[in-house]
Amino acid sequence: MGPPKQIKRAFLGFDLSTQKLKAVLLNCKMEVIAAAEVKFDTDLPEFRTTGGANSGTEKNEYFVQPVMWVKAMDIVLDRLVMQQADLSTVVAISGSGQQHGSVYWSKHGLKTLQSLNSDKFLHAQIDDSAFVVNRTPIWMDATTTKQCLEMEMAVGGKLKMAELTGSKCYERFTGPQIRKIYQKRCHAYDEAKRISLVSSFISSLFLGSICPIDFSDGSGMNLLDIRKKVWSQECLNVCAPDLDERLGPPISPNTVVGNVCKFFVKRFSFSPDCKVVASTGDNPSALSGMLVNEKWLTISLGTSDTLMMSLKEPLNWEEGHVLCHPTITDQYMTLLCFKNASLVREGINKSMSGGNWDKFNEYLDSTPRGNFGNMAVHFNDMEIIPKAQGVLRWNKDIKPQSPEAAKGVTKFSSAQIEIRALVEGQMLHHRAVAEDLGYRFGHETHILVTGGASVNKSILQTTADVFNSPVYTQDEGHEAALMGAAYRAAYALYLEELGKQETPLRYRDYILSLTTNKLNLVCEPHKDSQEIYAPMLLRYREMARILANPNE
Ligand SMILES: Nc1ncnc2c1ncn2[C@@H]1O[C@H](COP(=O)(O)OP(=O)(O)O)[C@@H](O)[C@H]1O
Ligand SMILES: O=C(CO)[C@@H](O)[C@H](O)COP(=O)(O)O
Repeated sequence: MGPPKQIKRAFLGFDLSTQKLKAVLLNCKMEVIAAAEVKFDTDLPEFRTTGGANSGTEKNEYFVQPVMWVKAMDIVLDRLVMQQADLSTVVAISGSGQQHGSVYWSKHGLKTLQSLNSDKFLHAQIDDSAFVVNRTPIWMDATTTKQCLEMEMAVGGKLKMAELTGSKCYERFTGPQIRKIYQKRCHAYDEAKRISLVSSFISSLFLGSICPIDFSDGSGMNLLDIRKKVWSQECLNVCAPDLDERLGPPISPNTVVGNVCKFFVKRFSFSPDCKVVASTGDNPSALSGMLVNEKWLTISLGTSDTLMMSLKEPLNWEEGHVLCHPTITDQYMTLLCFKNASLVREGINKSMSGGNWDKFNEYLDSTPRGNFGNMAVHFNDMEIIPKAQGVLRWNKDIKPQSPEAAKGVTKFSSAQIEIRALVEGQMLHHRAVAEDLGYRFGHETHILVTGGASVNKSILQTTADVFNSPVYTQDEGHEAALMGAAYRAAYALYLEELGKQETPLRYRDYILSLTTNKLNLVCEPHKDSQEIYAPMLLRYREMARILANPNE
């Protein structure tokens, strides 16, 4: 077999998500010509991550060592080269990064980034000394409640914060995380010359200098005025001193930020003309990769489960997030993120079906919808919405207001029932939260699913039933966040090459002019879905309320 066929111009996308770094190379028809990934837990065991993260000594503390991401970049590029991918044909690169995580560059790190030696690995140069914080907080961290309250209070309350930045303060958002570092490790903050998000960190590596933060991922910081698309001075002031210098001005996600630096030209044969495009957050990137219009509800079943929709005007939500749209830059998107997702499914799969997804599915499929009245809520980690922790199981006999309700039952009678209770409980949770914020679901709703668990048809069938809506997947075989990164690279280059005279095609029209978005209808809801799940939604709400109010 000869080397993979390449049509001259290729586009390279990366997704630096929670558990892996993935890369995809597309030809000019947006067809995949090479792909590679590096799984942190197994490919980089020296960093001792579980599910891509390290847990700290503080309750709800999660971090990673940023050098792990640098090392993963060395390996993923080598893996592409080992597939004989011709990187000299790449004309544009962009990335997708897990949202909210932050990287704190030292003076030495900035200097190193600008003078990379192509004879050495990246991680041999951008090592621990490049960062002033070597246990860098990621999105799973929830240790900043104090900083959230301080920031909200200083701007005039939760609602004011939400109106300005698209979200009330959430523990994992970068602003409260930066404030915690400023308060607890003031030397590190003083020495941090620049602060990147995970997304802008990827583009910075390729640029060989700091790439600005794009305003779509920047909307996940509680620092950006989402209407004006500039940092809110009010939020910066209440977060940490001289923060604007460390962040640099935000840019459109469609920006070509420069050419790839010499290191990549010499070491991997990239063309010196190859463009680096701003990277964005993995959820905005997934929306970019889904190529559907605003009528679709999109769901990512990655480490976190997320629900996303495009939005013409920003909403004033008390919970959930409104972000600047990644591709239609005068519009917005909604985002709901659920933390107890794949890792909880994985845990139950391990304990109930020996870690075998086929067996997990066999068990799930062998139980009826509604699970004989057995339900479970699994918030192993502090959930984001509602803010609640614990596990609660109810059988059909438990009455919501009864003394048994808070305790529930300790376990169910079979692995089959446990598994259905978990998956139904997760989907009921997602639907209830979305409905409480005003979403409406039914046959007219179409759901497009991506992310690691989207290969699981039994989970998708439960999703279709609980949401009472048909569920589709894309034909790609690669996740939307990753594809979205390469698509955005292609679109930003198209805008740049078109120049200012002509009216450009919109992102979706442009990408669909190169490729088709083949969607597969995977599951339709059963006819009795509404009848079964409407009463379960009411019971679920009470279970979640109990977990959110443990002292009542
Ligand atoms: N067949 C499957 N059924 C259910 N879940 C799966 C299956 N295969 C993979 N997953 C889940 O996908 C998750 C990883 O999803 P992915 O989107 O790659 O994560 P991330 O982008 O957050 O790193 C894993 O935690 C795993 O539990
Ligand atoms: O915190 C959020 C979104 O607000 C998470 O969705 C992260 O962006 C991580 O994404 P995955 O690795 O689960 O895709």
